[in-house]
Amino acid sequence: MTSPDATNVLESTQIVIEQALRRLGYSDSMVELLREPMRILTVRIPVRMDDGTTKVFTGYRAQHNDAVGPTKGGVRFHPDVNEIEVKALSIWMTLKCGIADLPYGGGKGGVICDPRKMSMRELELLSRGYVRAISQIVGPNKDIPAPDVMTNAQVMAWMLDEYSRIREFDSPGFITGKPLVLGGSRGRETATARGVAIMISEALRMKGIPLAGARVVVQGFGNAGSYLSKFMYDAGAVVIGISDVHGALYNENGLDIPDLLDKRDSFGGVTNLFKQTITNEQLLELDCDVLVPAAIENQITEQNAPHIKASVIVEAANGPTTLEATRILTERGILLVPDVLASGGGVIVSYFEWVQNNQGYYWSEEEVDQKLEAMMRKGFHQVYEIHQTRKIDMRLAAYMAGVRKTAEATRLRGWI
Ligand SMILES: NC(=O)C1=CN([C@@H]2O[C@H](COP(=O)(O)OP(=O)(O)OC[C@H]3O[C@@H](n4cnc5c(N)ncnc54)[C@H](O)[C@@H]3O)[C@@H](O)[C@H]2O)C=CC1
Ligand SMILES: O=C(O)CCC(=O)C(=O)O
Repeated sequence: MTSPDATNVLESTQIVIEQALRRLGYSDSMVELLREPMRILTVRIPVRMDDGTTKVFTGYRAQHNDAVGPTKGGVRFHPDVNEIEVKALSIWMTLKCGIADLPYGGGKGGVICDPRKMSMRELELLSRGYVRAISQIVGPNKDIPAPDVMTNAQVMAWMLDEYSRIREFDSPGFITGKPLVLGGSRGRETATARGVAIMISEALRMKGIPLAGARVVVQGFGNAGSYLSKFMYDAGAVVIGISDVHGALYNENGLDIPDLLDKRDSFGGVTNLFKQTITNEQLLELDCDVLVPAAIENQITEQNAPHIKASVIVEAANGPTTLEATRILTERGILLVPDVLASGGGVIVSYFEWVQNNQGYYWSEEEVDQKLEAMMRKGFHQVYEIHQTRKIDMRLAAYMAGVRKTAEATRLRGWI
């Protein structure tokens, strides 16, 4: 089945959620409840800009379902943020937490803004204003924010400080992805990429392709894409293409990833420094073994899916592939590791951060990485087995694995 608007990420998610719940034997009312977040707050945030004017920003916080526990998920600062996207992102967080068996439901936030055009002072005021606006519905045992597109540890630090002022107590478990000195976890900054790297190794194993020497293409060179490129480079894979919002770089013999990491700006931009570039569209169709979309939604569609040459696609980004493209890729025998499985490393280490904050005892990076690896591999095999035994695509298999915990908690609480 295809959605009326293939690029509407909420409608696409609702289609697969319904398919997953039906296969698990849940009722119409469970489908009706879980197809939308239980709560979404829209906020208006006035910020005194550097030029003396006041600009009013719009933001959102969506909480999908809290039957399992507090809701959890990142905050995105981006010009294209909208209510539909935030709702879908909160549902995906439920699925990620479900696959990893975390004691959370899904949440997500976003503010319509362009941090690339704002000063540090303006960004700080916006981050603080957003927390003031959502403070009634968030908290260490209610809903726990984290970084996402164009937000980082510094933004988390401002948000934590604002929350501590409002609540008059220091509560590091209010937010994750913080700087280490404010109670952050070792390994959180690289966690999403590390998780994706583990998924690549599992997927390549299924395809019988060695990681060393595998040709990898990564779309997006921000938190997820840049660290992933480095992990691939260090593992002996050949990263032949990378990209950012400005364009893409390609070298069939492999790009100098450490050099690109040195040159990239704080928003994951680097290709603007080079003359010889290709487009993002060309990048996605390069001849390679592994393709990793690590930027934004709706990049792989029914238009380009027939031309993709990768054997394995591992979705670091949320929602990079439409449903119709998923069908085409699956029919073509390409192994697709879907976002709600592949990008779970971030929220898994966020959970570790929250646990460490609650117990006041902090783990070594090796401990974090080992625990992350075990959980990611377990998630992969759980989803892969459902995919094989039920003969369904990897996305539907991941949704079945991911939604079960929330549906069961909802039923046992007697809500449905
Ligand atoms: N940061 C995290 O912990 C997690 C991130 N994700 C997902 O990974 C994706 C990337 O997130 P981050 O790396 O954190 O963001 P980021 O803001 O650090 O980097 C985004 C990258 O994508 C590029 N980009 C933006 N628009 C583009 C376009 N139209 N075409 C090509 N490239 C474009 C940017 O130039 C930048 O290199 C998002 O979908 C995000 O939701 C998923 C799980 C956790
Ligand atoms: O670390 C977290 O809590 C959430 C990360 C996130 O927003 C995501 O996985 O999309």
